[in-house]
Amino acid sequence: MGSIAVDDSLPQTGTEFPFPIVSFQPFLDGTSEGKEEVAARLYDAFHNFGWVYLKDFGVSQAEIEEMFRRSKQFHEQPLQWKEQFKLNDPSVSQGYTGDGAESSDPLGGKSHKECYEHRQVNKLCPAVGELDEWTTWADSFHKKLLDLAGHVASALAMVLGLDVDEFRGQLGQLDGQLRLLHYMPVVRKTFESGRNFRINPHCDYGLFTLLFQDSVGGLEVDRFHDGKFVAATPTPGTCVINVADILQRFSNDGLRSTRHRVMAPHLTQEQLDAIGPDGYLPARFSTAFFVHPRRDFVVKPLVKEGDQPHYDTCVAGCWRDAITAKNYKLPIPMDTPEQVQAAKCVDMRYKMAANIEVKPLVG
Ligand SMILES: O=C(O)CCC(=O)C(=O)O
Ligand SMILES: [Fe+2]
Repeated sequence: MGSIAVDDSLPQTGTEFPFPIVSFQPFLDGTSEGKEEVAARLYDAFHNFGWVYLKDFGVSQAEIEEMFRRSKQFHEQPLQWKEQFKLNDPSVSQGYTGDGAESSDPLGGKSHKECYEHRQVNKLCPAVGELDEWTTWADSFHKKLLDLAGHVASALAMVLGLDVDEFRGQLGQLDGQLRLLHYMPVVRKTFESGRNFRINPHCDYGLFTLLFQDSVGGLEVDRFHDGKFVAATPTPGTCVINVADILQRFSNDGLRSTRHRVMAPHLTQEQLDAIGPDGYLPARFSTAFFVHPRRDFVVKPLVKEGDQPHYDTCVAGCWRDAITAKNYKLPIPMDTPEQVQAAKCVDMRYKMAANIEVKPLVG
């Protein structure tokens, strides 16, 4: 096959791919054999498949269903009510973001989604007692995922061959951002032209992300950052681990950030005919838990002997604020030398992302 422009491939949904499913239970059981076994499976998954599904991770199916019920409950509220919580400060990173308001597409594409993000900060969230104690639930689910994230961080340290205690000490208290996403029903042909997505191709920008999806589908992964997306089929009882930019930078590409997007769900011809070109694709719900290190963690690539650093050093909190501000169209903080340096690194990140978008596909 000759070269084709990446734009032509955008409506195409990838083929299904047999990503490995790793049970996290032996790690949670806490024996050193169990931990080593899980780390070895994760190593194999990341290196041979580029991505991994996790099962038996200590969050029950009932808790996941309750999370989706709560997300639906929030998003069903009138737009005006949700907009009182509009996310407006990158250093807070909590609140509501409406349809199309956030995009990390370097070519200005549109992501058709809305989301509410929760960080256990007493700002821009429903009042205690409102929506059936909604915030109390969000705080406790956030805490549950943060505990899991601590174990996943330790497992990833083992995957990288690092001393777990030293690595966890460097990361400090992890900071989670619970993002409840709603992809509203969209006219089917929306995704067939221009740069329209449910979520544009991107890499997450913390350490790693735990991602839960409902049964609708549409999540796709570009394992090798070459524009060849494969479908990440919803699998009950699992979440996935997306390696994110800080871990890629810190490990000097020892682990690769997961490039992913959400497109139209994969439907049978019969389902497509029933919808018709002007009909609506079904809504989709997913939940991401973005995991960041302490704000003053210095992201300096760990360079192996004989290698060079692949990235400039930056401070994690400044990196996070700069990308959040850029994606949510807020002013990028530039008051300190660390903020200026992070903004430079972020600028480079978007140039690299744009380069992938315009690069012709070969093969
Ligand atoms: O909805 C999904 O499955 C992916 C969400 C995502 O990539 C994100 O919020 O960063
Ligand atoms: Fe993402």
